[in-house]
Amino acid sequence: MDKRQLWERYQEYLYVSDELGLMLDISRMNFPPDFFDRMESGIQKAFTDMAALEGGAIANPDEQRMVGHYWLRNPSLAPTPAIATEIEGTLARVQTFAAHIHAGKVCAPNGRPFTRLLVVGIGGSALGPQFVADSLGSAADRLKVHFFDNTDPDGMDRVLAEIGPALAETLTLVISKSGGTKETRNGMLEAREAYRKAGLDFGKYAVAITGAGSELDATAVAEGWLARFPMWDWVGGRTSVTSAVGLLPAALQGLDIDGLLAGARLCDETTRSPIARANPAALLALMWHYATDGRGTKDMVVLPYKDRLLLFSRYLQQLIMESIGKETDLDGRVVNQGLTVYGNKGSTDQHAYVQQLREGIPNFFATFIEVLADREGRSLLVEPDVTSGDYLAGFLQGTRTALYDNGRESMTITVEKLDARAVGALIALYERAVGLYASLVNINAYHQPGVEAGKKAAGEVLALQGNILAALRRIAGKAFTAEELAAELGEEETETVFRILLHLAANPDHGVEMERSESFCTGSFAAKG
Ligand SMILES: O=P(O)(O)OC[C@H]1O[C@](O)(CO)[C@@H](O)[C@@H]1O
Repeated sequence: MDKRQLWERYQEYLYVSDELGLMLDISRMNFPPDFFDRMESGIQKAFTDMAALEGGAIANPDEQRMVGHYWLRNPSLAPTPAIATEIEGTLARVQTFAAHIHAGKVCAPNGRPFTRLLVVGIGGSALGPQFVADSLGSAADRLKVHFFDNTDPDGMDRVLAEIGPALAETLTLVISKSGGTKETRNGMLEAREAYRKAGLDFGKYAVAITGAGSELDATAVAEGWLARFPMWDWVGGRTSVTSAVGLLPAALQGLDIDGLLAGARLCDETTRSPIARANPAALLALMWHYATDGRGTKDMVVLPYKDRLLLFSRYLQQLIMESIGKETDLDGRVVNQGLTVYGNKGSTDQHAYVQQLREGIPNFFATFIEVLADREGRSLLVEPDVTSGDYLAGFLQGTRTALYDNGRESMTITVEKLDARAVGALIALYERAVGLYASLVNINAYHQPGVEAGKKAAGEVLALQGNILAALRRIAGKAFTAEELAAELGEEETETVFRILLHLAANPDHGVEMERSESFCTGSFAAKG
């Protein structure tokens, strides 16, 4: 296509919403002229499925659950008055609690106002809050936010070291829908221990967001935590950012949660349009289908040209890959669906992997995300009539063109400025695109059966570790190779035994030592006497 034709194609396919302050350009995706006609019945079915979902249908059949994240921004859509009341009541409590913390009405036991927030969670109970915190945070934040989002001891030590003596004015928010996720439980226990060591009573600093009656809920009740906020079974972890999961940390940080909800609500309204060409979520879903043959044959590279959107690709990775990556479809057929997402930020990536994107294996399509307003106020001229932001915008256009000229397709989402409304709109846009795409490819986007396999296997590894330690201690001082120990335990998984032993010997916690032999794998292990 020559430049003139590209300009015409750009004008023909540019989606613009003044209300949302958002544009979507799909002109650099090479779908054929009859593409929308061919996909019309599929996307109409997806709209029908989405309307049923929003109306309270059991849209997650495996878990027999409703899928209600859209009600969170518009409770009047909730299928029962009780649900609407729960949503409204929780939002009011989030706002009041944050106001009390900011005003010092709820303060640290030393009488000082809370100045920091430690959020403990993982997956959907961390990624949304992290994305919102990083995209909207500033030096003016009411509380400085930290995260434990893993069970990595060193990672937690680093965060605690950063907090330092300010732990005495740190509110800790433990988020887990199920209330039984081990990484989060461990984070909570590590945080509790840090408070104990500092002579502080954890319960007076702790808040839980979890399902009623969960293990975490029971702990919070038993220990008299400061407050508890609900998570409902009709909100999925990866779509929970507009529930208390995302709103409470954001409100505590001092961010504009009304703006976030308003942006999401407006985007929901816009993306309910049954006209695909006028619906940016449908356009995204259709482009994903076009680019990947509806089978995930190409990766989605998300390239936001804005530092504040750095965590967006990480957030989208869970939202999209946990939703779309499924072994079977809704009819039980093995389909091994998926849509791989990765990305970082431009123009930084220009100096990292854009080389491969432009010249290497053409197994991806790109989504550029552009923010028109560079910063608050005016910018320095780094050259005559050129600002740093002009460079950022120039690099985006340059990379888009360089990719296209070499046969690499891309879409571009443009927002006018990056405020809470825009972040809310981006979240809602992708939530709906995922739902529509799942309908197009006939899968359940709202369960995650695959995650359970890894959790179960990890449980088995820890049980085996217990048996290994018991055996070593029974015969303290005697050294075993992994093979000998496996035979002693009647365990076929010698490799797992060996790897557990290696980890035990590398840490001082369990008193296990390794003696190396000529061949690394026949080294022997003993419990110190
Ligand atoms: O909020 P929870 O129950 O601790 O779960 C955390 C995450 O674990 C998963 O269940 C599986 O990874 C995610 O779907 C979820 O966001």
